[in-house]
Amino acid sequence: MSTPRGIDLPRAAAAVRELLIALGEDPEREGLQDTPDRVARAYAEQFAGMHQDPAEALSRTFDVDHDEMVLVRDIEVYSTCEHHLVPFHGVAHVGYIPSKTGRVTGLSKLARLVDVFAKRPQVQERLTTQIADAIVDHLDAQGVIVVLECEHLCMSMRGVRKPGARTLTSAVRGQLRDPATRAEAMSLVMGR
Ligand SMILES: Nc1nc2c(ncn2[C@@H]2O[C@H](COP(=O)(O)OP(=O)(O)OP(=O)(O)O)[C@@H](O)[C@H]2O)c(=O)[nH]1
Ligand SMILES: [Zn+2]
Repeated sequence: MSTPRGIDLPRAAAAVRELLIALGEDPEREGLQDTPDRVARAYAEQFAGMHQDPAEALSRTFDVDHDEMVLVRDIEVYSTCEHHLVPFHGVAHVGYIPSKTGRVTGLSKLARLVDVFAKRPQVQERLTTQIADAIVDHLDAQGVIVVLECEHLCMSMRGVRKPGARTLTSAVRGQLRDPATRAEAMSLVMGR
């Protein structure tokens, strides 16, 4: 098995074993023997974005001479709430107005960028902001709009127990901050 970048798998596995003991479980029973190693590998995947560079996700650009909005809607997002370490999931809508030179990135790279930031311990507000700022910084975009709609399992399966409640967050940058343009972009993003 390859060692994921920046993650100490044996230490993570030892911590999971300790957690099982603290919860009153027997980590030696048959069903749990491989669990610490398995959870460590699963966490390495879940938090892989901590060791990835957003600039890399956006490094490939194309000169297509297009300087109007490009929008990818309904990008599936799985992230982890940093307060409870349980998932929040939903969709991201990412739109941008390319730089004046009309250089665009590959569409899949916007989804890769979402993953770089989603696969970290997060709050939804920061995740939304980081995606928008990276597009401004690395694509020199003239405008950006990012909207996330997520359900937080820490609100559904425990605590306040409100399954189905969805949290909307947005981040708008550059030309899209103008109120009329912003309203138009928001209606496109929300599919109305
Ligand atoms: N703003 C924000 N809050 C979040 C996010 N994810 C989880 N939370 C909230 O973080 C808060 C943590 O509150 P605490 O009172 O410290 O924790 P708690 O006692 O487990 O709270 P409850 O979830 O209400 O039981 C909760 O209100 C969560 O709903 C997020 O992405 N953004
Ligand atoms: Zn939470």
